[in-house]
Amino acid sequence: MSPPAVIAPSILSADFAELGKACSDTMNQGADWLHVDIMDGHFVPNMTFGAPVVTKIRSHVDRPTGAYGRGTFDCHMMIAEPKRWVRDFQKAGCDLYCFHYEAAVSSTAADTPAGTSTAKTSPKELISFIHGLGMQAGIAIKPKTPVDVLWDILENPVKEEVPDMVLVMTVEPGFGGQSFMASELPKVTALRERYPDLHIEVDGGLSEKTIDQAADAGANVIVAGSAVFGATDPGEVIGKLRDAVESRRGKL
Ligand SMILES: O=C(CO)[C@H](O)[C@H](O)COP(=O)(O)O
Ligand SMILES: [Fe+2]
Repeated sequence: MSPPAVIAPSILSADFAELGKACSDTMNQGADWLHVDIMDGHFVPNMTFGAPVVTKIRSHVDRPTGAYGRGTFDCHMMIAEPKRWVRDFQKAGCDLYCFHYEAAVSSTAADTPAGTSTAKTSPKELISFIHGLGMQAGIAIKPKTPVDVLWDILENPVKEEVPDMVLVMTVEPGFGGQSFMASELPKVTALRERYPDLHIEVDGGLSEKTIDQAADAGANVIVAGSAVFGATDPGEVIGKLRDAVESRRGKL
């Protein structure tokens, strides 16, 4: 059976002037995790915020009691130098550090803010580094990246180098409120067929209209920004998204 449904509202669509309250409100409305979009203006053509803001909003949500628990801060790192910021985000209270495959393989970032190394960042090394700091590790792929790049990373017998979650982007990363790309779902199906226990997250354009397709493909971690924060009853939307995923568990 696939892992339980996890609904992770993306605070990208929240009112940034009231971010702490938005985080606690969405948890009270039934969210499981908070999806925290970090954008640097390089990897994607948009900017959000960094570790100091995460430190501040972290205090508005109780820490999870275990891996993947309620209140997990799922940090989606849309940044060009994913290795550089691991320590800062761990200190800020990130629980799941999800970096982009594309950024890791093209990055020359060092593991310190001084950034003196020119060595390429291998995804396996980065996953191990994240685990070493006590966080869960996620790896994300953009729409143009084939899922095949992940097989070698997921097949690895070295447990600390294997990600806990794969994020399949269902929009081009950078902005909330875009249209869902159903063309990305075969990646989810292929991942679920090979890895029944893996956390598979989808992000971008998820709503009551698109959730059935994503759940049928096997996604269990559902990010929703505009659909939750734009709703008159966010709790009802969160419940419907969860029901759609839970009703398929065991059938996949
Ligand atoms: O990573 C993201 C954008 O790059 C966001 O998490 C995502 O777009 C959520 O917003 P929405 O549900 O409105 O599409
Ligand atoms: Fe995201």
